[in-house]
Amino acid sequence: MTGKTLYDKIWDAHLAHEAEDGTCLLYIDRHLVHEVTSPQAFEGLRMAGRDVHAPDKTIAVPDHNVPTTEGRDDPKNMTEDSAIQVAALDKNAKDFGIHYYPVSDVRQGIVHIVGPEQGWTLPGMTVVCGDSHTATHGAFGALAHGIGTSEVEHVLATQTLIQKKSKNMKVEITGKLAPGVTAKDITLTVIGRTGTAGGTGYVIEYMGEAIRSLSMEGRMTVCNMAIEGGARAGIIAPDETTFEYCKGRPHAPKGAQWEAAMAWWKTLYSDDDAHWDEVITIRGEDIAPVVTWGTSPEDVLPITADVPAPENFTGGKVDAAKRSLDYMGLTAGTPLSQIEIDTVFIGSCTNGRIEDLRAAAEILKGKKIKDGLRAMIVPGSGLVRAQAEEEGLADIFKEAGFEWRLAGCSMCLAMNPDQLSPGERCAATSNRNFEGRQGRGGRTHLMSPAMAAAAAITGRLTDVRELM
Ligand SMILES: CC(C)[C@H](C(=O)O)[C@@H](O)C(=O)O
Ligand code: SF4
Repeated sequence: MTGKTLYDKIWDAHLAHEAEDGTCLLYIDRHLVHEVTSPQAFEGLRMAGRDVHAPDKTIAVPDHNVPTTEGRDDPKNMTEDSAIQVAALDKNAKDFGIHYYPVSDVRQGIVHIVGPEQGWTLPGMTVVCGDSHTATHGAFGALAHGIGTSEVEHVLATQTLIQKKSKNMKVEITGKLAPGVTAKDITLTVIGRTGTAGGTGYVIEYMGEAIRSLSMEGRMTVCNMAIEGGARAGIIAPDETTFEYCKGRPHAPKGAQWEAAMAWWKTLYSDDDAHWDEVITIRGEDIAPVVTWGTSPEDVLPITADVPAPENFTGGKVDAAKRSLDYMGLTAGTPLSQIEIDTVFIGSCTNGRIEDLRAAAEILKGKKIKDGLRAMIVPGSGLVRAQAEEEGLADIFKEAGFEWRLAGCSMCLAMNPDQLSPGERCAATSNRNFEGRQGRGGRTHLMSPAMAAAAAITGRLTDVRELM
């Protein structure tokens, strides 16, 4: 018998039923909920006269629609649609008795940052959320799936999810990262290699020395973007770094329960003789600080490269590249490091954690952002914000000329007041550069927090290594 992958192990431990056609019912340990994909699901429960099956395993927080400026609990500061969604979550959380972090709570923030921070996300769990970036939680060695609204209703009602087993892909990042290269560069480089469809049908396990050396924050950044590579989930085996992060979190097990949990968590790794359907290996030393130039996360190149020419691609990608360059207002052959920007956004569930803010502060310390630039730092949670203030990072940002905001999804997507205007160009630490993602006509270049900080200083896409 061959061994099992980490994905196989968690899958087997949660399998409640398997039908003849391979359709399975998985038990769900944690259900995270935000205001965008839950209103209809709760409405469905109401209409059917059902309760939430496991309210103690269901955690809700508003994040996508909330403004990130003071006075945001006043519905007048939101669009009507946003105010309706946030009010619905307030009411649903109360009516159904689930855990809730309203905007007035210091623990409020982006759902994928709040879950781990509060110890809701733990190794070996199945975690779902009506949000594609649920993949983030895989960093803990949890099986974390983004689901749709009808599935949200199904999980609320039954605490199970209907799934088919995915295939296993191993992405190994060997060796060490060079200075200036971060988790964001790893995850973008992987997508550059596999393409946005390369992970389709797979759960990706990230491994190798370079992954092992990452903090939990970095591992979350890597797994967060598994979905942008098309994968059903991303996962990293838990180790001492994971256990250390989890220990003492408000909802992590304590005492004898901690010991019992550790006994299971220590079995959570892929066996040496496990079967992999696909293996990708990248040398950590070969990864450079990267930026995206187009309108797909796979449109990624080292900052030292030039804007590519459509003719350099093949098949459908030729037209896609033409369209991307047109939308992005770029000309083939321009050095990426000469592209001027109008805005810098540091935040999101990809890069809105304390380590991300520390990395940005390291570059910004004692410096000023380029005149006329709009720049904002949006911590991923109220607790990240408080920690950054305590560490003096907020002062560095404010002195440099950044706006220091309240927690939320903010300029990662145009569902709240933080948006780009048509034609505005942004250095962003988020995960999607689709057309209109940050506002109609807005142009997004994805990169790491250190790279975004460097761009803020020079006013153009910049190789962070020049400022180190
Ligand atoms: C609004 C939500 C459903 C969406 C997602 O699923 O990812 C959002 O978080 C995003 O990043 O585009
Ligand atoms: S920060 Fe961006 S990617 Fe993350 S959940 Fe919010 S909108 Fe989605």
